[in-house]
Formats: sequence, C-alpha cells, structure tokens
Amino acid sequence: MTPHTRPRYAPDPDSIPASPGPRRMRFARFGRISAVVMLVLSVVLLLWQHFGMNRTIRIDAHSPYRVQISDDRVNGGASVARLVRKDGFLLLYCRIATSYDWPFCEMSIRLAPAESGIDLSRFDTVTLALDYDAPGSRQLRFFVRNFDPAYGKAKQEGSWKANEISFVPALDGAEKTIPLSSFNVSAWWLAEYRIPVEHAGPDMHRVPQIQLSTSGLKEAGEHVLRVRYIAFHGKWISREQMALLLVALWVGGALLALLLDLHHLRQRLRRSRRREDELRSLTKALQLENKVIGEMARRDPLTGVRNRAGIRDELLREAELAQQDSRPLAVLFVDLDHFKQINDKHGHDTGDIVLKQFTREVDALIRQGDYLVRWGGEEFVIICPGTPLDAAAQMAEKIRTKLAELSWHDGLVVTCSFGVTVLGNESIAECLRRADAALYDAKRNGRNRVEVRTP
Ligand SMILES: Nc1nc2c(ncn2[C@@H]2O[C@H](COP(=O)(O)OP(=O)(O)OP(=O)(O)O)[C@@H](O)[C@H]2O)c(=O)[nH]1
Repeated sequence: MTPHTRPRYAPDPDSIPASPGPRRMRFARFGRISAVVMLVLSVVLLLWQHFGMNRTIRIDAHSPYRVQISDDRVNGGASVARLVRKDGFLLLYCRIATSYDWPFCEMSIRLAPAESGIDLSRFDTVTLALDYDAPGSRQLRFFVRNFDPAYGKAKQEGSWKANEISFVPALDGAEKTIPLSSFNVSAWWLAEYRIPVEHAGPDMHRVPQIQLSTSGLKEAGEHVLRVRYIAFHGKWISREQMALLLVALWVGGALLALLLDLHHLRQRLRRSRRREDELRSLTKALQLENKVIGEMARRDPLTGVRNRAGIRDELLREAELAQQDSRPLAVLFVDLDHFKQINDKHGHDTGDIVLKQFTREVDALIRQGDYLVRWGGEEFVIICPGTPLDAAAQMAEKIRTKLAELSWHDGLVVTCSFGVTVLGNESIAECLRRADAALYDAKRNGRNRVEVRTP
C-alpha cells in the first residue's frame, strides 16, 4: 500500500465532515457577537431618537404661507380685523364690537392644499412665540384644521376638523410650547357637522390650515396679536415607531438565529446520517468479505468443491444425527487411478483439467443431500446421509462405471477406485479410516473397482 492509497473499505476522509464541535462553538460565538452588536445598535438608536432626529416646521412673517384674516362681520357683527406684516411680525389688529353675541377676529395660515395637507401626526409639540394685548380676558384659541374626505369637503374650510387648544399667551411674548396631544376637537364643530364618533377624535394627518382666534367672550376694544413665529416640533421617527422597529429588529434577529440553528442542526443530522450509511455499507462489505474469505477457506480453489476444513462441521453433525436417529451414513473414498502418469505424460495442466472434469461428473451423479469433498491430491470423499451400505456400494459402482466409460479430456482413459463403508457405533474418524482402507483394498486388488468394508 502506497502512502497515497487507502484501504478499500475505509471511508473517504473528504467525505467525513469536520467535527461539529468547533462549528457549534463558532456559531455560538457569532450569536453572542450579534447580540452585543444588536444591543449597542438599540442603545444608539434610542439615544439618537431621543436627542436627535428632530424635525421642525416654522411659520413666520417670512414663510411663503398665505395668511388671511376674518372677523364677525361675516355673521352680521361689527368687529374689524386688519393684518399687518412688520419687523418680521404678523400683526392682527382687531377692534371688537359687541353688537354681535360671539364677536371675533381670526388669523388663518394656509399651509397646503386641502387634498394634500401637511402630516403633523408625527409631531409632538407646537411652540407659539406671540404676545397678545387685550382689554379684558387674554384667552386665545389655536386651531389645527385637518381635512379628511370621510367627514369634510375640500372646498368648504368650515368642514375641516377643528383640533383646538385654548391658552393664555405669556405677557412678555415669551414662547409657549404646547403638546399636540393636548388638543381636542371643538364641540361646536362636532355638533355643527354631525360628526360620527369614529371621526370625533383629534386628527392631524392632513393639515391644510392653522388658525389663531380671539373668539370667546370678549371685551369690546382694541386687541393686538403679534405673532413672531409658530413652530411644530417632531421626530422623523416617533418613540413608538422606534420601539416597534427595535422589537422587529430583535424578533427578526431571534428568528434568523433560530433558522440558522435549525439549518445547522439539519446539516449535522444529514452528516451523521451519511456517516451512518457509510458505516453500515462498510460493515456490510466487511461481512460479505468475511463470508467470501470464510467460504474460500472451505472450498478447494481448483475444483470448487469443499475441502476437508469445509466439511468438518457438517460431517460431525451428520455423524451425530445418524447415530441419534439410527440412520445410515455412507462414506465413499474415491481415488483416480495412476493419476501421476497423467501428470507426467500430459502435464500438470491436463491433470488439473481432469480433476475438474471428475468433480463435475461426480457432482452430477450424486444426490442433492450428498457431499463431495476433495480430501487431498487426487483423493475425494463422498458423504451420503441416509444411505445404507449396499446402496452406497451400488452407487459407487454406478459412478465408477460412468467414469470409466466417460470421454475424458484429450481422449484420456481415466478410471477410479472406490472404498465404501458406513458409520457404525464408532467415531467418524474410525469410519473414514475404514473407508480409506477399503480404497487401499481396491487399489491393491487391481484398481478401477469398488471395495466394501462393514463396520
Ligand atoms: N494436476 C494435479 N495433480 C495433482 C494434484 N494434486 C495431486 N496431484 C498429483 O496426483 C498424483 C498422485 O500420485 P500418486 O499418489 O502416486 O497416485 P496415483 O498416480 O494416482 O496412483 P494410484 O493412486 O496408486 O493409482 C501426484 O503426482 C500428485 O502430484 C492437483 O491438484 N493437480
């Protein structure tokens, strides 16, 4: 065997996978690293969401939004509103007249067409930088109007949902920040437009307009509203969305880890099945080879009939059975006459051919339960279970005659001598010795004959 060859039944080392131990450890380490990365990523995203991701919409005198004013004259009142842009301020001058029951002045800022609006749903607060001079109550109302075709009409501003907050601006015009979650839908709007309950809550998905209004119980006189700016503050991603994103990330990661683990397990199962199959076929091949080797050891390689070792067990068993059941067991010794001369005259190969022809012929003449054994050289034994001495002698005679009359290889004339006996109350070895002695008688008495000895 050269160093580059391997035993026939040894499994191919390439087909044997590396031990799953290190793989599994690598996978566990990869899992730990991924968990740490996810943890760090989660913290970074949370901090970023908290301190960054800011988004602002600022509305002031310089913004391109259209600003309009209105007053109660539309309802038959006498209040007069006037809009002035000055020093970067939006100024609403309002003279309230109490001739009408609900006097008001209003500043409306158009942010976008009704159909598109501005989505303020992801904004958290609104900062109002304004001051308000009024003779009595300084209460102001701030409206964020939302359009939705489910309850309003695009061309009818009044039908846009009135998300409202009432507040008192700081005296010095300081900024006031109000959470958008504090807004409510105005009761008068709900009543006027008969809004069903499913649309009654605050909604800022599509805001075309915001409004500042003095409406409420107002004292007559000059009211001045100075707007520096209005700013909506929000996050590009809300805290809830971030939480959802992180949960999805972790669930996805866990699922991925599970799938990978499952995949690894399947691979390991496949590998171990393959190895099991290889081992099984290896065992099978070895068993077969053992059987073949065992069989070869029990057979004569030239003729293929059993040899002495090959008949040993059967012979002992047949002898035991015969003695137990008082059944006859015949033993015939057969020897080819002057075989040495065939070898000497025609060569060893011809001798081999004759031996093979002999076994073929005899095998065809004996019964199925009989055994033909090459005892050694040109000497054979036929074991015939259940055959009494006279039947064995007849059988030997029949075989002898057939062989003598046979047309042998190369026109040779081949005869055989027989020694016949049956097993008596003795060991099988003694029986064999007697058959051998009978054969010796046949040789001595002229060959090509059958001699019988009784036990
Ligand atoms: N060709 C061949 N010859 C064998 C084989 N086994 C034994 N022999 C030969 O068989 C011959 C047996 O010779 P002997 O024992 O003198 O017996 P014989 O010539 O048959 O004479 P008798 O038995 O007295 O008739 C020897 O020459 C052996 O070499 C074999 O497998 N092949």
